[in-house]
Amino acid sequence: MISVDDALQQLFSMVTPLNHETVPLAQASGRVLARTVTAKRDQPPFAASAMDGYAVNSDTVEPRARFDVVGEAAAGHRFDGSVTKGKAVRIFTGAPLPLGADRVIIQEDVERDGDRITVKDGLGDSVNIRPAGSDFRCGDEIAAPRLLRPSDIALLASMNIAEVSVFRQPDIALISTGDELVMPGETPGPDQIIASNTYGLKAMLDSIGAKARILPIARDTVASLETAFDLAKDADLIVTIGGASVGDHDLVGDVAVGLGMERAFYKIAMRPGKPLMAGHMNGAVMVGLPGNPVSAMVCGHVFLAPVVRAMLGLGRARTPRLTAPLANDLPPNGPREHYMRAHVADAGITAYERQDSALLNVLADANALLIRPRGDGPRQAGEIVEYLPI
Ligand SMILES: Nc1nc2c(c(=O)[nH]1)N[C@H]1C(S)=C(S)[C@@H](COP(=O)(O)OP(=O)(O)OC[C@H]3O[C@@H](n4cnc5c(N)ncnc54)[C@H](O)[C@@H]3O)O[C@H]1N2
Ligand code: MOO
Repeated sequence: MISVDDALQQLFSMVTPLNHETVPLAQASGRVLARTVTAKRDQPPFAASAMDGYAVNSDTVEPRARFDVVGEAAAGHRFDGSVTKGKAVRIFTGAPLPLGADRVIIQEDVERDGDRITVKDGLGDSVNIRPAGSDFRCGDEIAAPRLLRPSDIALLASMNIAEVSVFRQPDIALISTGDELVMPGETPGPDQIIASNTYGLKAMLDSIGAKARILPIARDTVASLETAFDLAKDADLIVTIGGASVGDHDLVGDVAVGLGMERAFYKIAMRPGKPLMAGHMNGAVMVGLPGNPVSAMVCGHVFLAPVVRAMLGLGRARTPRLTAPLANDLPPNGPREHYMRAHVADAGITAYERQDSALLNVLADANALLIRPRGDGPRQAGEIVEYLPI
């Protein structure tokens, strides 16, 4: 059995970043920028008022100083003249600063009487001006690759970028396999359960930028599995769930190999997730996940998510790990790297009592996968351990 790290490196070696495509800015959130973008203008393009008040020349500003109000500057409408000694221009937030002015006195700091203002005592020293280019300058760059967040979209819009080049989203086909499965909403027979893994994985993979599609459930027959693989043939990544172990009805590996899959590995030293398989399959990458619901989701976090990020041009890195002190003692670990369902809080990290890989309720309660290295000895409360936030 190969290690989790070896399996992940092998998966990384099977994928390359996908092609680029151009999308309108309004559809770019959550996508990965593929080409560096350059600002097309300064922001603000002119020195602008940061407050509602009066634009003046600071040489003449002192408590009780008086000014004649000679005009107005509003956002989108500059004052065409200039501000001279003893004169002020009524100004609003975002308006271009008039020539000759270098300070805005906020309206709370003046008394106004007709077209005259008098500066109150206790004036602060803020000039209330946003210099031209103080946010960004023409030519400033947003470097690719970058996962675009809502704040990036706002910045790009401000730079007058209407469309961006992004990495194509990986098309991922998710295939549940098993005679016992029906889709959520269907009526299960007495020996049947509801397919959950494809739904959990689609939610996970879509949330990190993939486009996952749930294919019809494949039954435990060669013909049904072949049909499912045929439906998946245009995908970048084909993910099967279940039928990966050693039982008489575990046909996924054999059928995939029969259809041209070149197996890179099968079985890894991981708990849960032991019967994981992967290989190239007719231009796509095929990953066969174990059927136990928690095993499939844990393999999603540990393998599928980093592979998707690599396809999106974000580099080949395992999911970042955090550390926390153990809240309780732990017994020694076995020969497989163990991803224990756990909960992190201020007091430290606590592994759940029940670690059966069928228990989705425990997984849903967990906010961490506590990582026990292969052959790790017993650990005491207070020792620092690694975990994956989930
Ligand atoms: N003799 C051995 N038996 C098993 C071994 C072993 O080494 N020797 N390994 C165990 C481990 S570890 C795992 S993990 C499972 C994996 O088995 P399969 O990948 O073949 O999965 P299935 O048998 O098809 O299903 C297992 C379990 O999960 C349920 N399942 C499957 N697909 C779904 C789905 N899409 N949604 C919800 N639940 C699903 C299925 O009904 C079974 O209960 O093998 C152990 N056995
Ligand atoms: O490896 Mo299995 O995935 O332990 O449940």
